[in-house]
Amino acid sequence: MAEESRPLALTMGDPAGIGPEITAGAWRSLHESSLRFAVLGDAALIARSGVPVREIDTIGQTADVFAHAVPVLPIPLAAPAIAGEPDSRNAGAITTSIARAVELARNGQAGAVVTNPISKIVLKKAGFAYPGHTEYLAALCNVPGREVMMLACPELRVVPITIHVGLRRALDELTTEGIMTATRTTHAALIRDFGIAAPRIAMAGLNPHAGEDGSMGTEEQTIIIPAMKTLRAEGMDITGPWPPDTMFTPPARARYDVAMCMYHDQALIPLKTIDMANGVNTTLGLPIIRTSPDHGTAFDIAGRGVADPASLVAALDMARQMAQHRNQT
Ligand SMILES: NC(=O)c1ccc[n+]([C@@H]2O[C@H](COP(=O)([O-])OP(=O)(O)OC[C@H]3O[C@@H](n4cnc5c(N)ncnc54)[C@H](O)[C@@H]3O)[C@@H](O)[C@H]2O)c1
Ligand SMILES: N[C@H](C(=O)O)[C@H](O)COP(=O)(O)O
Repeated sequence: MAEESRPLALTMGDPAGIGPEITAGAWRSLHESSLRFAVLGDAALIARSGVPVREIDTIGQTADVFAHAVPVLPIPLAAPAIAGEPDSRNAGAITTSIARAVELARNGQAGAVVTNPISKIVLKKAGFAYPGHTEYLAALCNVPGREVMMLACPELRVVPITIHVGLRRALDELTTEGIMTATRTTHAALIRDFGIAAPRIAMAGLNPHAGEDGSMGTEEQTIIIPAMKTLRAEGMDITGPWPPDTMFTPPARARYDVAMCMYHDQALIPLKTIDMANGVNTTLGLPIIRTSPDHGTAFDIAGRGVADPASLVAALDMARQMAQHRNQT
């Protein structure tokens, strides 16, 4: 079966967050469309949002069920899920859901993995060894260190070259080699999974005014520009390093397909400010396709029925589009 017509495997996320209700909302939006997903999680929890739910034995049953009910491959919780009150006893169910979804995508039964939000600190307290999905997925796919995080909305794509590390450590971890590796992975994925024949890449500077010729920091000259020279020699269309404060204005954004950023918030602040509702997080560099909403568990509003499912719908839609592009190449 072609990748794009296989059902998507949707993980449960933290059961005390907004995952269950946005899953129900996404099903309401999509159940009459041709996109189909199965949830790896707790059926009763999703049913609390007033949608019909049916447990299935194999993901292959998704197509028969999806128009009438949310198909669920059951994963039992260890503790009752109370909205807004995360419980580390459920960490095993949360990570099992992710691992099984990856297995389904790797063995070709699912077209892609779409993840509901997890709380990093809840999992860490239970001994989980990874800072987030991104790093865990790379480990599950046996490509640790090759993962690249990209967030996208209709107006912008951004890649943070250093990911889930504190700012001081991010500066220490920023290397010419790291910039080149992340940019090569991004370039290849934009061609293969997004259908952009010749990606235009904008490289952010690190310092104010992109260092202004070394007067406000020298990392542009010592780390970033050497990477750009090598990547240009490989044939990539790369501009920069751009002053980070002006490279996200509308006219600047029109000149590139992706902004390579030096640290997490340099990338994610503009993306989430411009369009948090429709932003999607995707992991590049994996053998499988993975997307996610751009927001987190939102424990502050969980269970109130006010969570917007738009970002999850966008993530499901992007996963399917990526599968379509991948199938054509
Ligand atoms: N993909 C992921 O798994 C992912 C992504 C980001 C954050 N997180 C985790 O989520 C937890 C909470 O993080 P945070 O508070 O920084 O960010 P958050 O995105 O959960 O919440 C930020 C604000 O946005 C609101 N919000 C988020 N999603 C919403 C939605 N769909 N509809 C309406 N309002 C929404 C929240 O109520 C909150 O006020 C953290 O533990 C973090 O690790 C996970
Ligand atoms: N860094 C992401 C964000 O702030 O939106 C988020 O934590 C998701 O990371 P994972 O997909 O690796 O869990």
